[in-house]
Amino acid sequence: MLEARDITLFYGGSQILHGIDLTAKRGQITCVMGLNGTGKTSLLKAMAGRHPMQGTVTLDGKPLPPGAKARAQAGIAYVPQGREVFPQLTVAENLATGFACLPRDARRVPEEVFDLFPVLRDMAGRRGGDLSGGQQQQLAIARALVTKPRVLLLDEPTEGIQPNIIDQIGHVIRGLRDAGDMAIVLVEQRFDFAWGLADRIVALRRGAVLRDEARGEADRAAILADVSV
Ligand SMILES: Nc1ncnc2c1ncn2[C@@H]1O[C@H](COP(=O)(O)OP(=O)(O)OP(=O)(O)O)[C@@H](O)[C@H]1O
Repeated sequence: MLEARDITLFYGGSQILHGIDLTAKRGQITCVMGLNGTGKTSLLKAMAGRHPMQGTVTLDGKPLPPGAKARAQAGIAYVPQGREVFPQLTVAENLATGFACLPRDARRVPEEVFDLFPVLRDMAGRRGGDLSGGQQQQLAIARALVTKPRVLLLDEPTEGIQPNIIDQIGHVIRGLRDAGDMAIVLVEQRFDFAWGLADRIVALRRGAVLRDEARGEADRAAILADVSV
């Protein structure tokens, strides 16, 4: 279980996150929702060790060290908004960039990752920049999975992706949840996609938690109103 407590984050003099608490359980998808600019990406970056923060993040009760590499080594994987695929590197080389936090003898792509995204096996020698947006998103998720993480942080995986690939990505995320090995935190603007996947919903407003509810007990219309313009 990932537990973030009292997360506070500044960009220069601007306070963006105001004491956020978030719990993400293994075998569940915790969806973080909210209006543009409310701090969803900042929260993921704080938990991934990508930006200095105040507060604590623990995994199964153990405090996580600061810094992206240390968090990755501790089992936190992060799929950034916009995918950040290297366009000049091949698919195989892009996947290999995910190995940086692993010891040398563990640096291989698990077959299960290719089984989840067979298109990447077929396109291993193609450049990242030649892939469609949907294929790049699959590559970005696959790159995060090469470390066999215990927590997967996903930032808007459906952004700019065509509907049939969105369904595939939803299927993969659901499958990872059902496998039960990892806690998944999903930031998502596409309400129906998020609602369909979520076990728990955390709605943010102006960098603070407005709601934190199990999906089964949540009021869909009220949450939709809270997270829509
Ligand atoms: N590097 C940065 N420097 C200064 N301000 C930033 C930086 N990154 C984000 N911000 C500001 O912090 C606030 C929160 O941004 P953040 O990207 O975390 O929100 P978000 O909820 O993920 O938004 P979106 O849905 O548009 O991705 C916004 O006002 C944004 O303009």
